[in-house]
Formats: sequence, C-alpha cells, structure tokens
Amino acid sequence: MQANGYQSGFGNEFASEAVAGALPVGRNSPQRVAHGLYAEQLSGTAFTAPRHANRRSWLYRIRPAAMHGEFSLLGHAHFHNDFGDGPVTPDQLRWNPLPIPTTATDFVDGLFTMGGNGSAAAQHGIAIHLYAANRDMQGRFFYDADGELLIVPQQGRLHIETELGVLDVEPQEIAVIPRGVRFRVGLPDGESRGYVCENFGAFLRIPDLGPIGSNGLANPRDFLTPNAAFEDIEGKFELVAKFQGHLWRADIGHSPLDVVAWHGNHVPYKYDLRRFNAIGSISFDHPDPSIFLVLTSPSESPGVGNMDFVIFPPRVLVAQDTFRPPWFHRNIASEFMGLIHGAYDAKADGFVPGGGSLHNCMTGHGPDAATFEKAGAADTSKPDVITDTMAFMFESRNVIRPTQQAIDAPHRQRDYQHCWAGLQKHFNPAEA
Ligand SMILES: O=C(O)Cc1cc(O)ccc1O
Ligand SMILES: [Fe+2]
Repeated sequence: MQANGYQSGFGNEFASEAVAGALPVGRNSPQRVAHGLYAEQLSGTAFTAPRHANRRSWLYRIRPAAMHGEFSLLGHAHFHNDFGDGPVTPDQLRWNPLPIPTTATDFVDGLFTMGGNGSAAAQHGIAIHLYAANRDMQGRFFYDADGELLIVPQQGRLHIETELGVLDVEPQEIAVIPRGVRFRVGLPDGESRGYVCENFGAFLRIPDLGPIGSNGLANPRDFLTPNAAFEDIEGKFELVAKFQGHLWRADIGHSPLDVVAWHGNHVPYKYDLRRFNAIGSISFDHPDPSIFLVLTSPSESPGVGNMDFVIFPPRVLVAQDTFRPPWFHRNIASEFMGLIHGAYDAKADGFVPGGGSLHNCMTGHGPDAATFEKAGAADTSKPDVITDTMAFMFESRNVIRPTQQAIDAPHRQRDYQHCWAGLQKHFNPAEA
C-alpha cells in the first residue's frame, strides 16, 4: 500500500479521504455512503467519556470489519501476557539484544514478551515485548484488542500499513497503533528489531507542561497521523487478533486495509524522538527523569502513570558542582529501559543498543563504577555535550514482572550486578 502523507497534531479531529467525495459531509452515517462504501464507527473510549478524553473514529470502507471467518486459538511460543503470580526477583536485570531469527519470521511471529503487570481484563498495566523479525507480514493482518501498541524500532525501518493509512517509521521514531486498529508490518530493510509497550490502561497522551509553559518537550505539531490509504484486494488471508492475552486467527477473504476515508481522533500516529525539546537544569543538580516525559498513560491517581514513556536524548549538561549522570536511586516506580542508539550516560559498558534493563520498585541502581569515577573527577565548569545517544524508559507505577522466558533467556546478562562491584569505599571522616 502506498503511503499518502501525514496530518500533523496530537489528539486532533483529523479527516482524510483517498477518493474525492468519500467522506460524508455534516453527518456520520448517511442512508447510503458515497461510492458504495460502508460506514463503521471504531470507539476507543466509553461513549460517555468526557469530551477531552473521548476517542472514536468513523471509517468508510469497502467491507465492514465484521466480515471474516470464525476465530480459533493461535499458538505463539513467546508472545503472551502471562506474567505469573509467584515470587518475582527484586534483582537488577539486564539483557543483550534479542537475536535476529535465522528462519523466516514476521513482526507478529517475532514478538517476545519480557514482562508486564495488570491485564487486558483489568484495563490497566502494560506488557513489554521485544521483536526481532526478518520478513514482511505476508497475507496476514493483526489487531490488538487488549491495548494500544507503542512501537520503538531499534534496527531497521517499519512500513506499517494500517486501516487509517501508512506509517513509515525508522529507528529514533516511534509509532502508536490504537486498540483495535488492523495493520500489517513490512520490513524495508529486512532484518529488524525493537521494543513494544502494550498499554492496557488509558491511552497515551502528551503531558501537561505546568510551569514549563506552552511549548517544550514533545510538541503537538510533531506528531503525524497518516492520510487515508487503502487496498482493494481479495484472496486467502489471515486475520490475527490479540484478545484477552491470547492470539486468535480467522480466515479473511479480502484485505481489511480497505478504508477509503475516515475522520476522528482514535488514530495511529508517529513521532520523531529527535524533535523532542529537552529541558534540564541550568544551575545545579540532575533533575528527575520526568523532565524527559514524551507520552503518559495516566492512572486513576493524579500524577501517577500507569505507564510513562521517557527518553534520554542528546543534550548539553551544564549543571555546576553537580554529579551529572543519573544519581544512585531507588524508586517507587518500576523501570524497563532500552537503548535505541549510541551509549547511555549512566552506563559505561554492557547496556548496548537493542538490549534492555529492568529495575523494579525499590531496587537500588544507578551509574556503574566506571561512570561514577569519571563523573566525580569531571570539570563541571565546562558543559558536556552529549551526542549520539537515544535511550528510553517504560516506567510503570506497578512492578514489572519479568516473564519466565526473559529470566531463562540465554541473552540475559547473568553478571549484570557486577557493574557496581568496583565502587570503592571513600568514607573518611577526617577529610572535607
Ligand atoms: O537510569 C535510570 O535508572 C533512569 C533514571 C535516569 C535519571 O536521570 C534519574 C532517575 C532514573 O531512574
Ligand atoms: Fe532508574
């Protein structure tokens, strides 16, 4: 399917038609839709959600979404929402990248669940997945009824064809696919890998800016939603649904990417993380990482995220008489981190692009020994220009329970804790 450009803005009432006159004017459901299309509403929030939070889109399509065969369970060895209910280790955990598969594996086949909390049934929490794939989704389409998908490619571009149009996404960009929207992923570069956060809670939004003012962090105009694009093809295809933690498959005799026009605000979008306007300390002290918040899924407690998506982009550190890298800390929130590009300023080695780390509630962590020594000796009268980096964090109010397969994975770094072993005792009450 050919990309058809983008519309800019966050949470707008967008409108787009790929064929002139396909979008009804002044009404949603005329007796007969132009060009013989079917009208269909896709709601993302309760009908009665307050106006500022209400999300739905109207789709004008060749065939309604109801047309497909019966679903049957589809096994998937690595992609699920089973976070267990037994003991969960409070250890610091870190992984090397998920290996690129050696057999033909598409985006859905290549998903590997690392951990999560809550559930689709409870409508709160998240699942964290990695993907590693090497071929386009062929003759199959996917939708996730359980949550919206925040996709963070780390290696290789993604050509994401959705019911509402096409998102072309490269590493250092992200894509968000709303609940229920059907899509197919192509891999223009062949081998591809990255991270996915499946959000069972309130949909992601850009945060309020408070005293920062009316501009800054991720600016609304940099979010891009596709224009309508469709295909009109028939064949023996497969529709894969993720529903209540399991995958289901059904035969479908046509492409469901057949939406000729649409309007609304329950839409896919992409965002280039390099557009993030980073704000930080220009006096002293390293600020809390909430200053780098890109998108948040709020919980019912004000200010507490079901999931916060935070990045650590290139920036200039100028804080004086300050330990500039992240401080040692223990947090109430739980943190899964990934690295898209370059190196992360709290870790001299071991945290590699495509890898991940998990520091759960109250688990102590922070700069490794090499970073600590270097930052303690640095001249803070001069700025540090941090370039060539893009790390991120999926942060959750609830403990992120690693899956058994993540704990057992050969690519888990079983010696991760040693990165703090070299920290020396410096205490000397006689010295200033
Ligand atoms: O590296 C981390 O653990 C993430 C992180 C970064 C930071 O600058 C402050 C707190 C924090 O949890
Ligand atoms: Fe942390």
